[in-house]
Amino acid sequence: MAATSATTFFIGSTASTGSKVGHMQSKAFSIKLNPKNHLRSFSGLKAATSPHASYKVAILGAAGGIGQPLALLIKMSPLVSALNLYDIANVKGVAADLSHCNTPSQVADFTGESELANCLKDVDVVVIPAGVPRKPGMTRDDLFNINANIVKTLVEAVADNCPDAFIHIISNPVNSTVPIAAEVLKQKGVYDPKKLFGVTTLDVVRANTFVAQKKNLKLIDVDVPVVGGHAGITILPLLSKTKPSVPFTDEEVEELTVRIQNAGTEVVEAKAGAGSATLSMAYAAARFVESSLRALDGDSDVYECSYVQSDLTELPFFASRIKLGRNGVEAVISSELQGLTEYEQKALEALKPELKASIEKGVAFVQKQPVTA
Ligand SMILES: NC(=O)c1ccc[n+]([C@@H]2O[C@H](COP(=O)([O-])OP(=O)(O)OC[C@H]3O[C@@H](n4cnc5c(N)ncnc54)[C@H](O)[C@@H]3O)[C@@H](O)[C@H]2O)c1
Ligand SMILES: O=C(O)C[C@H](O)C(=O)O
Repeated sequence: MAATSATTFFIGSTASTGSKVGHMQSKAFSIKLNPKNHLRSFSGLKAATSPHASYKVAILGAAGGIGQPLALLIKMSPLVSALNLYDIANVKGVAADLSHCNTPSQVADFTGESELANCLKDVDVVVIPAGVPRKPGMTRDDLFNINANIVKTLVEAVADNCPDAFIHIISNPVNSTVPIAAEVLKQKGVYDPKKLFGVTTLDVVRANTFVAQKKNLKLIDVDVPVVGGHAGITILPLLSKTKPSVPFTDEEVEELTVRIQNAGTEVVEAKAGAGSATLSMAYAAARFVESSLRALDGDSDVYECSYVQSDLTELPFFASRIKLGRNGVEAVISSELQGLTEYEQKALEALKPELKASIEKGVAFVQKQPVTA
């Protein structure tokens, strides 16, 4: 399993890191981060001078509520040499703004379908937050009619232009959009299940935050696996597998599980019609991008939870902890589904019918409207 030891990373330009890169003029300081639990984009000046720091990332839907802060966080990654921003809305201003940050990557903007192929050329990681967000009273599945087609069209372009890239799907309903993407890639003859990911990192980020608050734990140490899918009861935090090991009362399990499952709705309601989670989502997505880049860069100790093709259960797609490597999913970790509590086991069985229906809905959508050759 993953090493849990903390590692020291440096923020800021400092003589003690030996870095000559003048990213920030602030006084140097160091922090302890557990690389499994935290985004470290802000911290890798050492890596910025590495000869491997040359990955190309594309964001499709880059002018949106998630796209913009996500682009900023990725712009700060020392592992990225090129950041391509695509949207049907005006993304030129976002790119011009970001391009003034004195971090290594070159930012380029692409607008309209005619520029999508250029945006995707030679890209290593494609992140897709394109689509509409929820308003109060809606479920994620209510977004299917609009977002299914957006994801289908964009993934067709990915299949045509960068079929070897890691594909990170953020657009909801993730439980269906990932099967849609898989079906498109299959029909295009380029499906590599190891490289298609539903981004469920926000569920883990939330679980870690809420558990640390509830149990008065040092946030940096907390790691809660979240399995299943990304909607309502399909989001299943495995509190019994929390690290560090900590006892929960039945009431705490119920309260935390429901809060983690409803956290997206909590934000949708607080935003009162102005969209869903964007900033925390950008943070979570940037963490998943950074983990993917570390894996591509040969780091052998990269673990995240993600919604991927899986044989852990009878369902073809399932979120669980995975090990990431140069070729994508190196292993789907099964151990955390063993020895579940009765509450977790019941919740696992209860989520399966909904997740199965969402998967089938996504697959049927593409089968009814086959991709263009
Ligand atoms: N996976 C998760 O945990 C998670 C978390 C939060 C939000 N989401 C989902 O992410 C999606 C985006 O949310 P947001 O708040 O950024 O929405 P938003 O409306 O602010 O931004 C979406 C962007 O997508 C663009 N877009 C629409 N169609 C496009 C197309 N065909 N090609 C390229 N760009 C296109 C829009 O122009 C817009 O800039 C929503 O579906 C939301 O439900 C997922
Ligand atoms: O809740 C939403 O609609 C957005 C996202 O899936 C979330 O979990 O915040």
